[in-house]
This record gives sequence, structure tokens and C-alpha cells, in this order.
Amino acid sequence: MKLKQVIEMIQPADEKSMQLCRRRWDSIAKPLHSLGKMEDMLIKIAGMTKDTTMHLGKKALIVMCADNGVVEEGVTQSGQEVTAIVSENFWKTKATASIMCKTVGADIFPVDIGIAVDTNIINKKVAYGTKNMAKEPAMTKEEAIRAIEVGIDMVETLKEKGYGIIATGEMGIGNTTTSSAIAAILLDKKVEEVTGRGAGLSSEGLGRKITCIQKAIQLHAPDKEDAIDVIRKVGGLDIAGMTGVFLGGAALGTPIIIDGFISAVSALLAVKLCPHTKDYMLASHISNEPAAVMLLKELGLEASLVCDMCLGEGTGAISLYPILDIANAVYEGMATFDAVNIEKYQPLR
Ligand SMILES: Cc1cc2ncn([C@H]3O[C@H](COP(=O)(O)O)[C@@H](O)[C@H]3O)c2cc1C
Ligand SMILES: O=C(O)c1cccnc1
Repeated sequence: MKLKQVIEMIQPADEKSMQLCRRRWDSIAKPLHSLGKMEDMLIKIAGMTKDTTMHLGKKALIVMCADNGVVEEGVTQSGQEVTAIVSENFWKTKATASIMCKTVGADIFPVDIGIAVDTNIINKKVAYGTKNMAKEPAMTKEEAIRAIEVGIDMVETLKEKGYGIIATGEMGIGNTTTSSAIAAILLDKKVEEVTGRGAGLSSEGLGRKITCIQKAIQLHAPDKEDAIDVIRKVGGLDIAGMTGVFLGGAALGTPIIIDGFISAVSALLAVKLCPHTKDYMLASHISNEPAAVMLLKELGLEASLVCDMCLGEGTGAISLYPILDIANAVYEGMATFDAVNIEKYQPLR
């Protein structure tokens, strides 16, 4: 589906379904709201799917994998070749996210949306990596839109295959540099406030990373009000792809789980393109990268997990799946106040 068409399709979440879901939670024989965010998440999902019976179907993780030209500026601890190696390991259940997916009963879909070499994962390559944003725009406007549409199409395909909820993830050496650039622009923050060490960068490297991002922003002056302009000048194909996943989920009524810092940047870009997209997002954890909390605040979303993770790949997002399963088991299986014949619990004043 085309981006323009998808943006037109997106509607706010369904209030009626959320009310009914909340009523069901309140009728269950336990203190009101005693499962906290577990209850809130299911209520939000009911609004997304227009279904209070919580038939989520199969669970997926889409990992958008791409290289970033800016790596040649010495802003990462590892070399670019790591992107392809880890991305292919997702298929072999040898990368962290793939092992976690197997454990929680989710299927992983690694997508080559822009790795610098050919790979054996799902081929949706828009380019062999982006250009170096410190010298020229990372990509063209057409490439940015095509990458967003790859994300939209992935959601459409997975929905047709019976997947009812999708976690977002990414793999791309250098993508905390592109993410920090976008965060600085969208949040109107100083680059040093929103830039961290990514995958274990040295202090010297961190200094180079901050200077490089400042240079790129100064060079291209991205228009804060134009998400596509921001993506194309200082973004990445992986970030654009995840932005498309959020938009596709909102258009098709599929809940999409935000992972850490990089995924939250994509989520905010999607909200900039269409504000109602937020209704279809669940925040999972709070990444250790400095901008993660700021992005969730800007999105107006609260994460359920605090695990000090900062890995990416979707590891935080898929950690939410067992929690949702537990919540759903209680929601569907537990007796109501009427059934156990006790008065509804009223909190003491
Ligand atoms: C072996 C390895 C596996 C990873 N899995 C995720 N990332 C994470 O680190 C990268 C971003 O950090 P930076 O911007 O500093 O390169 C992304 O690929 C992200 O998914 C990894 C990084 C490495 C090195
Ligand atoms: O939170 C993230 O998404 C993250 C942080 C560090 C490295 N890679 C990903």
C-alpha cells in the first residue's frame, strides 16, 4: 500500500471496545486495577483491534536491517560488516532476538531493507546502505518513502498470514547515530543530551559522534515539521522501515510494540506523519540510551518494563509478549464477582 493511502486510512482507536474491556476487567473477582499496566495494555489493544475477546493470533517480530554510511566517520565501536552477520544469524536462531523469540513463541522476520551487501534474509533492499550524512543527505525522498512502504507491506503480509500483534526491531551498525540526529531535531534538544554510547562506544568515539551529528544537522537543516525530510537527510532505511510498520499497524488495526531508543524514534516519526498512529502503539521497556525516556514522554506513552536493556533487535519489545499472555489468561479465564458471589471490592477511602 502507498504511504498516502495508509495515512488516510488511519482512524482513532475504538472507544466502545475499550470501555467494554475495562468493564470486563472491573467485573473480575480481584481488587480494581490491581494488574495495573497489564490491564491498561489489554484495554488499549481492544481499542486497536475493535475486539474485546483478545484473539491476538500469532506473534511476530519484524527486524529492519540496514547499513548507515555515517559509519565511516568513526562513530561506532564495531565495523559495518557486523550488520550482515547478525542479520543472517536471526534466521539461524543464533542472535539474541531470535533466541528470545523462540522462547516466547513468536516468529522472527528479519528484513534486508538496506544492508551494504547481499544477504539471505527477506529481500526488500531499497539501497546498499545509506550515504554518509556528514557529507550528503542519507537518501533521496523516493528511497525514504519506499522504505516506509516496505514496513507497511510487511504488516499487510503478516496480517494476511494470521499475525495479530507485531514487535519492532532493528539491526544496523551506526543506527544510534542516525537516531540521535532525529531525536535532537524532533525533540528540539542539544545533540549531546540525546546521544549515548550505542553498542559500547568509547568516550573518544562519543565525542566524535556528537560532533558528527551536529555537523550533519547544520549541513542539511532538516525541516522539523516534515518527517520525510528528517528521515531522508539524517535517518536510516531501518528507521524508515519501522516507521512504516507503525503506520501499517495503525491502518490495519494491528497492535505494534515499540522496542528501545531506535524504535521509539521511528514511532515518533510515524506520529508526526499521522497523530492517531499513537493509539496503535504499546511501549515495552525503557532503553538505557539517554533519549529513550524523552521520546516516550513526547509520545505520551509509558513503558511497562525497566530492565536497563540497550541492545535493540526488538529484544525489549518481545519481552512484553509473556506479560501480555499472562494478562490475557487472567482476563479470559478468571471468574467474575457475580460468579463467585462476593461484593465488588471497593477501595477504602
Ligand atoms: C554484535 C552486535 C549485535 C547487535 N545487536 C543489536 N545491536 C545494536 O547496536 C547497533 C547500534 O549501535 P551503534 O550505533 O553503536 O552501532 C544496532 O545494530 C543495534 O541493533 C548490536 C550491535 C552489535 C555490535
Ligand atoms: O535502545 C536501543 O534501541 C538500542 C540501544 C543501543 C544499541 N542499540 C539499540
